[in-house]
Amino acid sequence: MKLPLADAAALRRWLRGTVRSHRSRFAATTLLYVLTTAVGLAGPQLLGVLVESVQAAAPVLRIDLLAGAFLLVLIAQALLARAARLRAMLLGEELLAEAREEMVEHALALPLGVVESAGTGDLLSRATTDIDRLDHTVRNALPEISAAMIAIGLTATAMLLTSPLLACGMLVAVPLLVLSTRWYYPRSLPVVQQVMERWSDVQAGAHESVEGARTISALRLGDRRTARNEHLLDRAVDAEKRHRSLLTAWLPCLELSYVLPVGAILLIGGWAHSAGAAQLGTVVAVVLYAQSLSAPLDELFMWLEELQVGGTALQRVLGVSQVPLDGPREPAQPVGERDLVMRDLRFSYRPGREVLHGIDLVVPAGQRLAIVGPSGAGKSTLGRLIAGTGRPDSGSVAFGRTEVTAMPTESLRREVVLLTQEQHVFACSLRDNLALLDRETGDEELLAALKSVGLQEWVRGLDHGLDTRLGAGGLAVPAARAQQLALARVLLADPHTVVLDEATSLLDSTTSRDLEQALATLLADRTVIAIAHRLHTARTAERIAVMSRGRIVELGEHAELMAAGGSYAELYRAAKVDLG
Ligand SMILES: Nc1ncnc2c1ncn2[C@@H]1O[C@H](COP(=O)(O)OP(=O)(O)OP(=O)(O)O)[C@@H](O)[C@H]1O
Repeated sequence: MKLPLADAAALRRWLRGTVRSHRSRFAATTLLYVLTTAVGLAGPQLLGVLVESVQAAAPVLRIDLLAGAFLLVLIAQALLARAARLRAMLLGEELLAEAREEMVEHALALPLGVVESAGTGDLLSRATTDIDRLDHTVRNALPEISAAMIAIGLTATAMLLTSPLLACGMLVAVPLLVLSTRWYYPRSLPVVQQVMERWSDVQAGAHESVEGARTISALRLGDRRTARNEHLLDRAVDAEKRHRSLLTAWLPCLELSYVLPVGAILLIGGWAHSAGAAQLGTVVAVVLYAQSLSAPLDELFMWLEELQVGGTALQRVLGVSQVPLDGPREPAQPVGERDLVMRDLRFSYRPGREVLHGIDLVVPAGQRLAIVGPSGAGKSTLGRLIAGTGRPDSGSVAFGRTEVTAMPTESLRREVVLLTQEQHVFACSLRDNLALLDRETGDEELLAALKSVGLQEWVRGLDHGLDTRLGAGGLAVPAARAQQLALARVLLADPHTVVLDEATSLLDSTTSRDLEQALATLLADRTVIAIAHRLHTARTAERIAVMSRGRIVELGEHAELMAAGGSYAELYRAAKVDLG
């Protein structure tokens, strides 16, 4: 599954909402552009009068005054243009920051299942490349297009007011402009979308290769990955070529449509002047207007082209916000009992392929439950549903009477935390890595949490203690240590229920055993769901649920299940044999 693109209606809604919420600033910016162009229009008029005055041998003072006025107009136009551009850029930056924040907020709230199936590369390229493209468009295209459109509108009006007859010369450009543009845009839009999608694939491929570098090297998959990345790159370049060939067919038509009117106006002007229907100054002014139109027209079309790229980038960025989030997330706190209650829980990753087939289970508050079972039985899936990182197809998971899927993220995080095998170490200080959720946590509390997970000695050995920078660019943290840090984070987050899914799997068995014993004490009054791959973890749990093929097939204490001689006893004996 790919992340969606926002459709045209969503794009319009976003634009309308944005303009509405910044109405006065949009109006002020537009006014400045209008003023800039209006002042600029006085230039050709003054020049026309100047030519006529020189022709009529007017006094030198008059000619000097006209030339001075012309200079003043140019200075005023430059100052106004600067102010307009500055305002447009500031407004653009603000809009961009809002779009970026909205996207990041939504991306962080996306259901994990969606991120997994879409691939993090796509999300990453939307958050980086597409935001960059949008940045470029907002920074440049919007101010340039606004300026160009206003300049074209006002120049055309001035031409009509100066001489409607001569202004008719502009019409020769219309058929060429309209026909070539109507040919170009419908063809280029899908190609532009394809170009961006393919570059996103290139980025995703590179990202995967870097992330999985160790696996690739261990399995000697380097050549295959390189071939795949080259294939992705070729596809992107092909799409780029298609786009460029469309552009090279369209651009000459544009260029021609700028020069044709100047020729036509000169022809009409020559005839009109000789017939006494137009003065020389009028012809000069209209020709200058026509010539001055070519720059904004060129800008307009070039930036409209850029706007296509920016528009598609915006569709990709806003598309992230179109993914439905898990559950209604209405404010609702767990009420009364905090027993974990699962009723007829069903779940499938793909339609028609159910992996949990109706789980019914009640875990009393404060109980330690171990879930065991063969690989693929659905243990991790169940853990994720309990933690609210997935939404069941039917049935429910609730704390007391409050559905997990109805809890807002903030309260859900206080209620239940899922700790999996893969733990991320952020590129920041050890202190910030621990106090992710609560920046007010004091050093003593942080050190106590580190001690609880067996990192007392480690932190003592760090040059800068809690201020040591970890992760990329700092101290490398091995995966097993990252698991210990993650456990310390959980202790600090202090949720009511903890789901541990292979949370100590990377530690050696002695450390893992010591840590689990320490955790058992620390989490004594918490509900703990421990998805156990090492059966010694299960043994100490108050209750054990044995899963097989998406169902709970046995439930009870260790001794009880051993006596029953069912699948648990079998797994346990097999594990003992394995361990010798
Ligand atoms: N992201 C996913 N997309 C599609 N199918 C998945 C996904 N994750 C798990 N599955 C499938 O769901 C079923 C249950 O997987 P799950 O990981 O919950 O089992 P498990 O008991 O935790 O296994 P293990 O002990 O190997 O982690 C398996 O058939 C697995 O292939």
